[in-house]
Amino acid sequence: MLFHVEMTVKLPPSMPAEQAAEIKATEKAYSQELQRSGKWRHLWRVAGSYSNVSIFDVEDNTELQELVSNLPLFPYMEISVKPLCRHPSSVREDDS
Ligand SMILES: O=C(O)C[C@H]1C=CC(=O)O1
Repeated sequence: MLFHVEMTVKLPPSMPAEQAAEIKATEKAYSQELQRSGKWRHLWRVAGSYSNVSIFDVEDNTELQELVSNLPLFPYMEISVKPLCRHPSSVREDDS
């Protein structure tokens, strides 16, 4: 199942810079592992913001919840999820 996920990061201004850098580094490694596995299919920065638009390819809602809630930045993000299905006019056979 494909999901459109938008994440907006809101780190508390009081968080020490070293702690923020550590969480971001752990987040990067985890997200890259998921991208390589094919579960996190697309990751785009929304220009001018600390938000991303992502496409996840997972088994079901439960797997999406598990992956997203394990993100190190999860406690500091607003997240919205939209389920996707194939558009009948799409010319991309593999939905890439
Ligand atoms: O920067 C972000 O958008 C938040 C998050 C998503 C991937 C990652 O490395 O950090």
